[in-house]
Amino acid sequence: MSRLVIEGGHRIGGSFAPLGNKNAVLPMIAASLLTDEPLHLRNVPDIRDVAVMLELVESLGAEVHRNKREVEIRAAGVRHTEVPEALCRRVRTSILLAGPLAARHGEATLFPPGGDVIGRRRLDTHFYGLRKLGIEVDAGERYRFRNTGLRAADLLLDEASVTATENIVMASVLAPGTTTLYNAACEPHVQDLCRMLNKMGARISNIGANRLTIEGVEALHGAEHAICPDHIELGSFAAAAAITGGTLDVTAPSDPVTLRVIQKSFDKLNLRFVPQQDGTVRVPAPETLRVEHDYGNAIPKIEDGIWPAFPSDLMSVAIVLATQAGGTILFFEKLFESRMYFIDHLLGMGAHIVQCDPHRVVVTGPAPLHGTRLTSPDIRAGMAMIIAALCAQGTSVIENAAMVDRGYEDVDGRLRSLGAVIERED
Ligand SMILES: CC(=O)N[C@H]1[C@@H](OP(=O)(O)OP(=O)(O)OC[C@H]2O[C@@H](n3ccc(=O)[nH]c3=O)[C@H](O)[C@@H]2O)O[C@H](CO)[C@@H](O)[C@@H]1O
Ligand SMILES: C=C(OP(=O)(O)O)C(=O)O
Repeated sequence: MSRLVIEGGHRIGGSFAPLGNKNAVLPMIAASLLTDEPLHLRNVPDIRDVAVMLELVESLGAEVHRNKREVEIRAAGVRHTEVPEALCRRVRTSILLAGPLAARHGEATLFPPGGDVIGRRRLDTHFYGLRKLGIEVDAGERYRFRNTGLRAADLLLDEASVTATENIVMASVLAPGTTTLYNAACEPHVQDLCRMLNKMGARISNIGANRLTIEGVEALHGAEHAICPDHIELGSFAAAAAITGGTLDVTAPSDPVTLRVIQKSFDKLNLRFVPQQDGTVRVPAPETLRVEHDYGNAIPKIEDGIWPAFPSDLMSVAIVLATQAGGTILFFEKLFESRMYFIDHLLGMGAHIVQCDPHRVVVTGPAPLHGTRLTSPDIRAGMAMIIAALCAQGTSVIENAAMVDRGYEDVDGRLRSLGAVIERED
């Protein structure tokens, strides 16, 4: 198991390009099963979850060719519809094979998916949507999906689940008639998947809204698509720079709307994205990180939610940032019940945080952090710990670096090129 050894106190700064969005590329790999023709993906990050998803489609008979950040998948040879249990359990997005396999190949057998352990991860919304589209679901120890005659439907999701929306959309693109999906998730990665499906011949309208309309088509064809930049990676590296007093120049940043969504909450800690004339975005070294109080000097709050609220996947990073910002701020994690528990590690480093309940913490800064031994429980807490270690006094060791590798390509190499003193030990 590899670990990261980080000497704190070095400034992170320079030119940085976020790679392709993890949570966009993973469903796109599942979508490759919707056609016999090649799907050519560009800007594919070299992360562990991508490797597992590619292994998953290969295990079903798809051909995969990879050349650095370019991947071509041809699913003409798909013969199996039972997905290997061990691979299913390694990633959350294994469940996204259900929609495409059942819609195009008639059936699918899967096992419970893996993914971050950050609270309950429901599948009820997936099952509801697939059933409404004519896919029978038998969910016991293994999950069996059987296409009993795909048909369009009028759906109202009980929650705007990201992966459920993706699964349902991928099945509905081949369902004859018009499907309406109310309360759909509309995160940037959901939008990017829909755009790519349209390039493959799907007819999805209202992309970006929470009511999608899908006109079913008989067949999809091959396409080429460049994955959108990962806004979670961008936010994470911006926080690493700001907390260490460095300036980051972000080339190939996320689109302006996505940046605005993140900015709304980062504003509260005085971290700014400044668009430049050449299309890049500068994250200037803040004079000081400080909490911007609400009207009347009231304590402000950063809360996550469904898009366009602040992304849950940036909450851990924002909490670390707040430990170094002057003032007091409340964090309200509304989506997951267990994401906040990693703060015990920050307390061990000297942070001033009060955990009110599983969903809320109050952070008062700045509190000097000191290096220590940490273990990464999930992708984003792992990245948050790296950021804490970068600004801490002394050396930190972060065990279970593989967790971070699920979502960030070569995190140590890329931070080192920006000035970090960080080594990997196997
Ligand atoms: C592979 C992938 O894309 N993973 C992302 C996806 O996971 P995933 O698709 O698993 O997450 P969901 O959107 O299904 O749900 C996340 C959590 O939010 C709760 N919930 C969701 C919607 C809602 O309206 N109300 C509500 O309470 C759910 O009960 C659950 O606890 O979305 C999450 C939320 O953005 C991200 O953290 C994950 O990184
Ligand atoms: C929670 C995440 O991923 P997953 O849903 O794949 O576990 C994440 O990307 O932070």
